[in-house]
Amino acid sequence: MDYLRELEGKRVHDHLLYKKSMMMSKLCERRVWVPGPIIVGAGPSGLAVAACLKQKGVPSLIIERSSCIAPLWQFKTYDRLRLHLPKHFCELPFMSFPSNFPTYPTKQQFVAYLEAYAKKFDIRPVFNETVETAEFDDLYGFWRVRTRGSKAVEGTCEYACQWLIVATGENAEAYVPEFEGMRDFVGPIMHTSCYRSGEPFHGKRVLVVGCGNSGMEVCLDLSNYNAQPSIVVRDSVHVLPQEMLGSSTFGLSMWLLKWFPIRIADQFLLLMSRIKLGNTAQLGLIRPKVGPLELKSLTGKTPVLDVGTLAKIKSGNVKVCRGIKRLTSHAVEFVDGQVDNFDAIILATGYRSNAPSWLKESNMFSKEDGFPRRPFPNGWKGESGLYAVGFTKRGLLGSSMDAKNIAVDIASHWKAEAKQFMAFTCSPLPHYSKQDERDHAQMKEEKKRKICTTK
Ligand SMILES: Cc1cc2nc3c(=O)[nH]c(=O)nc-3n(C[C@H](O)[C@H](O)[C@H](O)COP(=O)(O)OP(=O)(O)OC[C@H]3O[C@@H](n4cnc5c(N)ncnc54)[C@H](O)[C@@H]3O)c2cc1C
Ligand SMILES: NC(=O)C1=CN([C@@H]2O[C@H](COP(=O)(O)OP(=O)(O)OC[C@H]3O[C@@H](n4cnc5c(N)ncnc54)[C@H](OP(=O)(O)O)[C@@H]3O)[C@@H](O)[C@H]2O)C=CC1
Ligand SMILES: O=C(O)C(=O)Cc1c[nH]c2ccccc12
Repeated sequence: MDYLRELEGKRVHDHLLYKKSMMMSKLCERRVWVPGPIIVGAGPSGLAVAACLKQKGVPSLIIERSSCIAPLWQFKTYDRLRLHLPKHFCELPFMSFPSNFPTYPTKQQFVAYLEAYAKKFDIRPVFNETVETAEFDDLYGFWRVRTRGSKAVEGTCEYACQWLIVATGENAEAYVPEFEGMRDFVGPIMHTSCYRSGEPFHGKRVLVVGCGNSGMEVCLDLSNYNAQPSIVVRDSVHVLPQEMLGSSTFGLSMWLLKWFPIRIADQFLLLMSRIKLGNTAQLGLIRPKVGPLELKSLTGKTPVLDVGTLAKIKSGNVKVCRGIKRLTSHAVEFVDGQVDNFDAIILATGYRSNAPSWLKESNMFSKEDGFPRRPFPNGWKGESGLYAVGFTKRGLLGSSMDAKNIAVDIASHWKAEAKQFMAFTCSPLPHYSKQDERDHAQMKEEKKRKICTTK
């Protein structure tokens, strides 16, 4: 923790220095000095880390661009969504799901759980503020986090803090690929984050692009609403049954990985899948050469856990297509030369991290994919008090692991720092008065004197 040692000398002056730099910049309308970490994002990861910190006596502040906690779950997911892993693999630290919840809770139940979680740990995020930039001020040794109000809250704000926790998630922005002729297509084109149910698509020919868990489930939903869905499988995909041998495939995988090498575990899963689902390649769903768990661990690509789509493909209710070549006004041409007419297109093409767009740092986070460069389980910690929670490609379980690690790490510095830190903290910072200006002048004099004596 070299940076902490470096800070010791500066800390006493931080408050004044911070004000000074603010006077110079005049960039923001409000300024707030936050004791403890700032957490960007109030999804499950942000809530988990705030709770873990609280348990260790460390206060924190969550900044969330939306108007509520877990907006991904509340606003950007389809109605029929349920957790696809059993609930005990999805619980956040220190709070189990209610025993009356089913094994695979609905999204409404999951949101209710998260709301109860925030209430239990008295987590009250700042809503409707989007973090536009966050950068470490080398000179003064703290993070500057600039936000812009969205909707209800107007204006800008600059927060300053010693620790910054990135909790903006793997799914921060919908990924919308470009296809030739996309503008010519006359029907609606929407991302799955805007899809709620198949109801408006009754009787319509709908092309679903992408065969991850979202694409597969949206096809099932469309079919249940008597639409005619087709799914684009441009490459290969592992489809596994959600349960096998009376247990969840995920639980069984975890157990297998404890006792066997990953390739043996994969062989077992593939054998059981073959028995339960048959040869998926015959349906156009060719399996990757690498097994599902090894692929997940190498690339983060989640296998599809089948909740009924495969039966719809077998019965011909869902059609499988190859990659898209181009779009025309009413049709799609595929790479194998097939051309079909469609009324609507749903892009189940996944998401991207948005960290590179606002985090002015490139050591910890890759500019290319917006994920921490260090592989799991070591991606949670960077330099200068920077942390990441929820970028493990291991779902909510991964978020909980990160959250616990971060809280232990920050708490180990917090006690030593807190007294000194709090003494010079005021939140929010007042606007600059005559006294501030006198402080500023005095500080400048002191600095000059110091420079003279060291010379
Ligand atoms: C449809 C779907 C189903 C899933 N189901 C499961 C499952 O069953 N089990 C499982 O383990 N995992 C599942 N996952 C994966 C993962 O666990 C979830 O995506 C989970 O929501 C991740 O939590 P998070 O807090 O890391 O990210 P998010 O829930 O995305 O939260 C990030 C928050 O950051 C905010 N934010 C982003 N940028 C900014 C900014 N610049 N300023 C301020 N705020 C910002 C966002 O508004 C958001 O609220 C699922 C994912 C999806 C998409
Ligand atoms: N019930 C649940 O709990 C659910 C969980 N989830 C989770 O949410 C996360 C996101 O899932 P999802 O939204 O499915 O996204 P994914 O990133 O998992 O899948 C995206 C899919 O889109 C395909 N794709 C991307 N670009 C193109 C293109 N240009 N042309 C054709 N296909 C393309 C990808 O193909 P390729 O593989 O070739 O790149 C892939 O099949 C995952 O972790 C998933 O497990 C999602 C839904 C339900
Ligand atoms: O990434 C996801 O979507 C998850 O839900 C968590 C997850 C981690 N490893 C897996 C292996 C199989 C299925 C889901 C997961």
